[in-house]
Amino acid sequence: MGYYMPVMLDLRGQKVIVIGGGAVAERRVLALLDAGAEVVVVSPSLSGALTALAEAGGLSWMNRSYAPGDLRGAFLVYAASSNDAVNEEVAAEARSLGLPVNVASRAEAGNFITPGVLRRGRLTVAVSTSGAGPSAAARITEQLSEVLGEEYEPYLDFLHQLRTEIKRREPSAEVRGRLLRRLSRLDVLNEMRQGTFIEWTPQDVEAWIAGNRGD
Ligand SMILES: C[C@@]1(CC(=O)O)c2cc3[nH]c(cc4nc(cc5[nH]c(cc(n2)[C@H]1CCC(=O)O)[C@@](C)(CC(=O)O)[C@@H]5CCC(=O)O)C(CC(=O)O)=C4CCC(=O)O)c(CCC(=O)O)c3CC(=O)O
Ligand SMILES: NC(=O)C1=CN([C@@H]2O[C@H](COP(=O)(O)OP(=O)(O)OC[C@H]3O[C@@H](n4cnc5c(N)ncnc54)[C@H](O)[C@@H]3O)[C@@H](O)[C@H]2O)C=CC1
Repeated sequence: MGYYMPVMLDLRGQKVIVIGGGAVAERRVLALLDAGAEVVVVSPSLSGALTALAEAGGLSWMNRSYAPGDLRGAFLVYAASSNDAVNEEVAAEARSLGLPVNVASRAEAGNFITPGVLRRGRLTVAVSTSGAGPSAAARITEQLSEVLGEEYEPYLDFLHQLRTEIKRREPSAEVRGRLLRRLSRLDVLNEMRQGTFIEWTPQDVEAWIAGNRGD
């Protein structure tokens, strides 16, 4: 039954249309803005947080009900109104335009669903039950947040920094591969968790690369 394909989308600068302006739309919009999307909300009413965002210019608000044609130019579509028939119409228009669409009232009417999300800097964990139990997805996400602590954020920044440096300096694919494998075995995550990690200087990075190039 696990037929959904997980993907990580780069939405920076992409137009995303959200139909509806209630509690569910608000969750979608906040996540979309975090992802750098250009958000357009079509709805005759907006939640408090969405009203504040519209006033501050953080999103475009079309203050009316959905009408056919609203989806033109979108990269992604969310049908999150409280009117199930309208959500189905939105899904039909999206499909006719070949656009991916999420339907809050009936997952099967759309072709992607929204997972529970946990972020630790560069780490993103998405949890889906394939629509079987949204509350269970929320609970599992919560449990994972206890296991995957705040230390993952600096840890991944550290890995990113070293990996970038290794790729910049090492012309040999074989040596790069060896260094990157050794990098993943360092005990840095534990040190960060225990607060004993000492920031590497550029000299430390250089010395580690020099000392680990050989087999
Ligand atoms: C298909 C999907 C929609 C999509 O893709 O948009 C979907 C669909 C539906 N949810 C419904 C109800 C609830 N959803 C939640 C909560 C969340 N729902 C989320 C995702 C998804 N929900 C997608 C599948 C995810 C997966 O694969 O598991 C989370 C994880 C992410 C998010 O929404 O941000 C978020 C947790 C946020 C957090 O972390 O807090 C709660 C609990 C609560 O609000 O506390 C309830 C009430 C209790 C209950 O009913 O279980 C209903 C019935 C509506 C009705 O008829 O009234 C439908 C419709 C249907 O079942 O088709
Ligand atoms: N995916 C999920 O996690 C969940 C999904 N749902 C589903 O999502 C739907 C929306 O839930 P909430 O946001 O809590 O409802 P809500 O009542 O807070 O908001 C509904 C919004 O839809 C707008 N709307 C109504 N008719 C419209 C139209 N013709 N065109 C454009 N906008 C229109 C309203 O103005 C309002 O802003 C629910 O009806 C339910 O089917 C509900 C709970 C969780």
